[in-house]
Amino acid sequence: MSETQTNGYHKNGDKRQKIGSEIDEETLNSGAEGFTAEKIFVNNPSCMGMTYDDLIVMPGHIAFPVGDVDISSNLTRNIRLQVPFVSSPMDTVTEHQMAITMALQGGIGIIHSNMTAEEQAQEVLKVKKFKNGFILDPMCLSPDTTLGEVLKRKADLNFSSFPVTDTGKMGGRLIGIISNRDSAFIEDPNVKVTEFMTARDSLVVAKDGVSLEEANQILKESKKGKLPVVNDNDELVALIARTDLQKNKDNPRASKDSHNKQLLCGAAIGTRPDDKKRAQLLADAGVNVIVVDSSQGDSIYQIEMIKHLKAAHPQVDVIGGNVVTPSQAHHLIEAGADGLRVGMGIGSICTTQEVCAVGRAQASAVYHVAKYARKFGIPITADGGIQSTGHITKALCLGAGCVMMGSMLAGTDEAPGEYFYQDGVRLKRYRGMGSIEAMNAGGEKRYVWDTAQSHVKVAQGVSGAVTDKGTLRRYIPYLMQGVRHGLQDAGIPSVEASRDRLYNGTLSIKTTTPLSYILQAAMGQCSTLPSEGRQSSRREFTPIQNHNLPQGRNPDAMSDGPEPMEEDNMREDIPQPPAIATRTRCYKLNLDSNMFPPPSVFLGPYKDAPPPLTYSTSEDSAATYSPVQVAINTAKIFRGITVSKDGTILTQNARATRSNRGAKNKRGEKSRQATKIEKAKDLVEETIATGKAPDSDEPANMMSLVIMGEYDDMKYLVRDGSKKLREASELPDDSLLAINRVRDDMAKEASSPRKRGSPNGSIHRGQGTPSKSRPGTGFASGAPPKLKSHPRDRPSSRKDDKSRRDGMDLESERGDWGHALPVSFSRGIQNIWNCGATGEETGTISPTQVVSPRDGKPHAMGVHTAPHRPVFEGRDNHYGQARETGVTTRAN
Ligand SMILES: NC(=O)C1=CN([C@@H]2O[C@H](COP(=O)(O)OP(=O)(O)OC[C@H]3O[C@@H](n4cnc5c(N)ncnc54)[C@H](O)[C@@H]3O)[C@@H](O)[C@H]2O)C=CC1
Ligand SMILES: O=c1[nH]c(=O)c2[nH+]cn([C@@H]3O[C@H](COP(=O)(O)O)[C@@H](O)[C@H]3O)c2[nH]1
Ligand SMILES: [K+]
Repeated sequence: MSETQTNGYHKNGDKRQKIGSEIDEETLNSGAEGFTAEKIFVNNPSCMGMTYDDLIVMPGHIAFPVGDVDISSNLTRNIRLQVPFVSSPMDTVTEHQMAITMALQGGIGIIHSNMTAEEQAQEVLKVKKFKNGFILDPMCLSPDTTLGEVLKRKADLNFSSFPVTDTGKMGGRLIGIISNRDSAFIEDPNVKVTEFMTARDSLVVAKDGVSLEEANQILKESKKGKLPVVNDNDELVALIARTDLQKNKDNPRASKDSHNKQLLCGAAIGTRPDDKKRAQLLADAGVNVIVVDSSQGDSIYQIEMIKHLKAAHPQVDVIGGNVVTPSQAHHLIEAGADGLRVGMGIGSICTTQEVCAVGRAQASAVYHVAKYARKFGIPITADGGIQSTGHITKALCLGAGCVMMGSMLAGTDEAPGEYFYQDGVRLKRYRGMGSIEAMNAGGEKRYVWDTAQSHVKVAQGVSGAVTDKGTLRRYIPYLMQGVRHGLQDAGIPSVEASRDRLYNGTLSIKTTTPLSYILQAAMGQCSTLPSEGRQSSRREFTPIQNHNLPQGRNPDAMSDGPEPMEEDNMREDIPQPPAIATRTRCYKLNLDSNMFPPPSVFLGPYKDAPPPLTYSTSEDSAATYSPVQVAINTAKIFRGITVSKDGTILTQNARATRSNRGAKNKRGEKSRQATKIEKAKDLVEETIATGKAPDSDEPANMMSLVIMGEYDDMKYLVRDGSKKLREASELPDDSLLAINRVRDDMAKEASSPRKRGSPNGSIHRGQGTPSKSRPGTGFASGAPPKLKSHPRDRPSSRKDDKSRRDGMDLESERGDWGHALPVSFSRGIQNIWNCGATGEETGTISPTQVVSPRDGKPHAMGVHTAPHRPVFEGRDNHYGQARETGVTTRAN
């Protein structure tokens, strides 16, 4: 001690240790640093199974930048992906478009098998044939299509141009192109396209074999929007869209075959004898990996199938599954599987654990199977139950090579199906492959095959909807970056390194939920309820009733909600799947990120600021425009901040206006809002006058404005604001969408969740709401309850309340807002900001359109193409799942 004393470590009688080069053993072993996986999963006296939410990874030492985190990992023995993400073989998740984009982003898609073998092989072929920037299956017209039919297709598909070929199909001889300009002045709907198309002799075309750069150059010089590619016989082989070019920069991460440079693609098959033929067609189409798809993979049928596949198609890797135990894994590895899929009954749409009482908590399943399979060099894919980037990180840290996702991806543009609206929320359908709906659509045979009581359908999944996430091209980079941050925080530079640390006991994990607290208590390690990372307590539940879901724009694409089981198909003793099951996702936007691309103008928001909105009045998707983005959210100005174009927060407007506030305050608020509206008006005027985006030389030939209002108090502002803007801009009415929610209705709705399911809820059309709108623009309300004064808004607490200062801390938004804000608020916004989502490589659709009440013409909404960093942070809400009780998921 005398040494410490002399060195000054001993002060006021307080004995202090000198810092050594290592943390002392005693502290290390106390649990203060968390626990090893071994301790949690193996020395597990309470025999408890762990879900992702039960665990949290302890931070490590960061010795590298986040960009250096290497997330590449193996899917199978032979396939390595730069990005360890796999899309589920489900009919609401993966068809060619999803598979193409997944592969371009460095992951892989597994084409579902709820279609004929031929169709599935075609889907694989589309992925294999994919050429960046080339639309290989454009919608074509035949010469005798009428104008009326063209307009209908345009409205349905939101394409602006169609090639005309002699056969009306791809591969036919090119005879012209229809664009918006061609049809603009024709009145008679019975006129044939040949009368008004731009005919072949005046078309600029490219020859088959043209490179993307060359095509780009031709488009630039010709100032055309579309470039048809023809072969020597003048037959159409591809179409190149100018608007797609920018999006189609080569992706260095893309998952490609090393031999032929084609994108990697997977496909699922079942275990029936027929599936051998299916596998043959898939192999012929060039599939790289076949997933043998069963909920319980350890069966003689699957073992036989794997053996067959390995013998018949040695060039194709085989993923067996699903399994959740080492002994199941053993059988499939022995049969020759190159990879395993792990997860049973934990998918968001699963009811397997309820219906069949068999399954396993996913973190436990991943840990145990990965650890066993590793001995044989077999990677595993953690399938199902991924709800956030955090779950991905956890899965990887627990030994998974890749993660497979369904619900996370089902709401993206690339997933099959059309968007539709419910309560103002833009949704896509998502359903379990074992749901009644999916079975009716083709999966039925899987369940009834070879069973004595083949008339009994036992659903093992449910259907519902997921909210719009926009395009994968932005979503995947966001997920990737989230995972990189997670690994960095844990001090792990790569997936491989995480593996080492998992097995050498240097990865620290801690349990987090009350149930796992029992486990810790049993281990004698924990004396108080843990509070770190309590994900479960952060969930909000968003009931969206399953029936009553409005139709998507393409009613044929999917059936109209789950069909009730026929009486004689029902067995009373089998629990029916819950009628309600859906999950929604809220985004917390990160205003700190430099998310606003230069031409955007942001006025107002705020906590959940929408990313730049872009509404184009340009009907020609080929027209060059630089969108100007203006969003005014009068409703939130009262708690708002003003964000400059580069994303810096300029002012914060902290004073609240509520009807219960003094009239003086209210007036002040109104004038502040009026100022913002004035500013917006100036911008509109400036843009219109100069034809340029504010502070930019970019041409800007469009503009529309979105005004959202949530409260009675703001009604006038919304109304007056929209009026002013309209006057200033002479915009047509339909370019102003006003959503005016009335507080009392919101309160009612929020207090009776069921009401949300009613399709016509309470829609309050603001001034300038299109009087006639297509499905998809009818925003309905679904909004926060009446506000009581939140501490944040009380002047006294203003100074020290951090959330008040930065105005955007979701986590601190509990209290009166707790339920309402993240869900309803961001819902409204999400609606709007995702409206502009448009087509993909294949030049497809923007499902949202407004028809002008004046001329009945569709008014397409464009999307800006300026790259910007992902700005959303996913948060899941999970509703209606019995396993939320935490009982059924905890079989270990
Ligand atoms: N991961 C999960 O937890 C779950 C996934 N699902 C998904 O639902 C879909 C259907 O899954 P399953 O019901 O497992 O389909 P499956 O086709 O593997 O099994 C259905 C029934 O048919 C039987 N069967 C299969 N091949 C057979 C053969 N050759 N001879 C005799 N009987 C045979 C099975 O034993 C089972 O009873 C899959 O897409 C699966 O991924 C369904 C439930 C849970
Ligand atoms: O119990 C189930 N009943 C079903 O009908 C069903 N359909 C799919 N799956 C599995 O769930 C996975 C996707 O799960 P997530 O939506 O959580 O990503 C998928 O990858 C599948 O493993 C089902 N499980
Ligand atoms: K979908």
